Amino acid sequence: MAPSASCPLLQLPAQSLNSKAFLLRPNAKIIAISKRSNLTYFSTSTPSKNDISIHGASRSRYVGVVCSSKGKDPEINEDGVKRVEQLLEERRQAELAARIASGEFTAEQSWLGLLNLAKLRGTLSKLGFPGKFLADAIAGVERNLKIGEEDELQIPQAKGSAGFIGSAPFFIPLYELFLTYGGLFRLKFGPKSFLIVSDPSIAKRILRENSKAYSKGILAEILEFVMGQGLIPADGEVWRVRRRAIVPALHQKYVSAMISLFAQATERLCSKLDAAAQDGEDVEMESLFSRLTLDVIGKAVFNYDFDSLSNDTGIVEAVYTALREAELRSIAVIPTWKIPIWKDLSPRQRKVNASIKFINDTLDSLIDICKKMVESEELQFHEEYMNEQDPSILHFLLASGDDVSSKQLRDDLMTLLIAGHETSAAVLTWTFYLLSKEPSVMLKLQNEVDSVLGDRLPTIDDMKRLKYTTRVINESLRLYPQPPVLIRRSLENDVLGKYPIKRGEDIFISTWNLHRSPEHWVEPEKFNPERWPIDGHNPNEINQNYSYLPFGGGPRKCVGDMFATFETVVALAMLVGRFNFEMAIGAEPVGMTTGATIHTTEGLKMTVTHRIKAPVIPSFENQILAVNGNNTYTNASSSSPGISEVGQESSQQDEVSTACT
Ligand code: HEM
Repeated sequence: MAPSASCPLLQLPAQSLNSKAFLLRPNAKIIAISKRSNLTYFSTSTPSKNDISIHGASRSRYVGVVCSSKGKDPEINEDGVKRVEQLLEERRQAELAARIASGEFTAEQSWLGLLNLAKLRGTLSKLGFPGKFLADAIAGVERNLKIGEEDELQIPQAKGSAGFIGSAPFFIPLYELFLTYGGLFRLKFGPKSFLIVSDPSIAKRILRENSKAYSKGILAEILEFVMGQGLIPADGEVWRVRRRAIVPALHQKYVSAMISLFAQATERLCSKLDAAAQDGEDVEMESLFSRLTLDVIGKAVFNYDFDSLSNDTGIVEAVYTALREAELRSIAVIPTWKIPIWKDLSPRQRKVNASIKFINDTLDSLIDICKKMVESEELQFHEEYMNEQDPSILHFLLASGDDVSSKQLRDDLMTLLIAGHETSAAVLTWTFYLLSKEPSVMLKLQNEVDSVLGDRLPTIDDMKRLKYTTRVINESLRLYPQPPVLIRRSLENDVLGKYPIKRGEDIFISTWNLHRSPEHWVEPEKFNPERWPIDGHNPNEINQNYSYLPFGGGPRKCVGDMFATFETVVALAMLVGRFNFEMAIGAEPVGMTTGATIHTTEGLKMTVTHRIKAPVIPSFENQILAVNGNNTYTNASSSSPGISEVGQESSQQDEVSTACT
């Protein structure tokens, strides 16, 4: 998901950040530090275009303009200094627009209330601000003017500070504040404010009971460049129509067929780990999980084999560039990518644009190939339709006669790709981290895998037998929810708990806080899969009354919940069945950082050894029917049980109907 790709630090006013580290080339010297703007400009005698780099939106959230002072560069020309000035001016404009949009100027309501916004727009326009900036900036002012009235005083209020944004990921201080201020509080950063929700009944109100009164807010703004009007950022009618088209594609037969795909992809990873174990080399598991889940989702969504475990160029690089950009934008202080000229000048933006174009072209050709396949089929479309050669979601959508523009279809595919990639990778990463700290849980898990699977590959029937494995995933998702915060904006006035709130509030529902609340969990910090009864229902937001919502809830609940649960269960079972995993000796302590999901700061370096038992040589016979020219898989488990029997209390049917009412 990305967050759902999402970090609420977006649009915090620049002045609330502290600047203390910059990427500085040798010999560069500081010519100006603007405390007000928190921008630091480093000097150059004769800069070249290659020497200029803007470091905004970095993980460490520092902003700086760096120019080299090394002698003459072959690329330097007479216009060099002029270009620097132009860039700095653009920068200044962007910064000011962002500060206006962030509501910085709403702090002094007394004078701002007197402002004529139309006049302000006219004046700024004369000063050369582009129209799009103005629209955003004025909208920001308007939004902030509407907030901050009498109801605001009633909601407990916390004040953010530079220290608050220090080095810990943002959801950690939010947890501390939750323990102090309770399940609903307002977090103020200067004039900007956010409502932080950590109370299950309020989360339920927003996500389910009154979901129509809330939109995706800033999340939609961040993700627009890569997901367009895809399901995650879309709101209103577009979302309703696309959800109705996409949910049926993830039917029971499809998800069952995916088990073989999960196993095949995990087997490729096992081969890599075999080699590492043999050579005694440590492995960085986070990036391997990212590749595993990219391979899975490419095949599952549009029948494309990224083969990213062995291939790192071309389309794989383009996808990673787009993903990284989405994450960088989600934590950006200043939206530099909104500056029209910046798109053409900044090497990063040029690379992003080229990558998006490359991905779009690839998707277009995959859509074409699939269309031809569908046209040549003797099609009998029905509810559980699935093409054996190409069971992908794209094939289902085209076969269903879905009347959709190719741009919308691309947005949908891209959204599914991103939503289903980083989330599952993060779940696997943190599960292995947690297991490395609890050897007794690992032992119990391996015992279950040995007795259920032995040396064979998992099938759909095993999903209901791998009970403890599923509980390990459930518990990992409790401690490390992906994403740790869900973002919404109120579209109308509402009442949350006992507090009235106004239209236009930016809201963060902290799943991290909900999942670790001392009010709802015994020993909330403990990794304890046993807290979930082994023969009980699979825990979800409904049976846990919104104190546990790993896949969200209400009409916008994740469409890939079962897919993801089975994917992670299959990968976990196969890996721990074959290997032992320990933290690598001398590895950095594992820290957290946020993008769309929770990442490690330095990767997850582990030592992998073969378990002392005969190595598993899996046989795909009878499980993967055909690997034809397209390398596609189907599941032979024709007598699969209903997925709902697997203990997954499916809420998808429920969500489809809720979503479409
Ligand atoms: C363990 C892996 C996953 C986790 C933890 C996860 C989590 C979530 C969460 C929490 C949401 C709700 C976001 C919100 O309310 O703002 C969501 C939405 C979504 N997820 Fe997942 N997800 C996972 C895997 C997947 C996969 C594999 C797919 C696709 C095959 C997928 C597709 C989506 C889509 C399309 C949405 C948006 C639904 C809508 O707004 O109608 N997710 N996911």
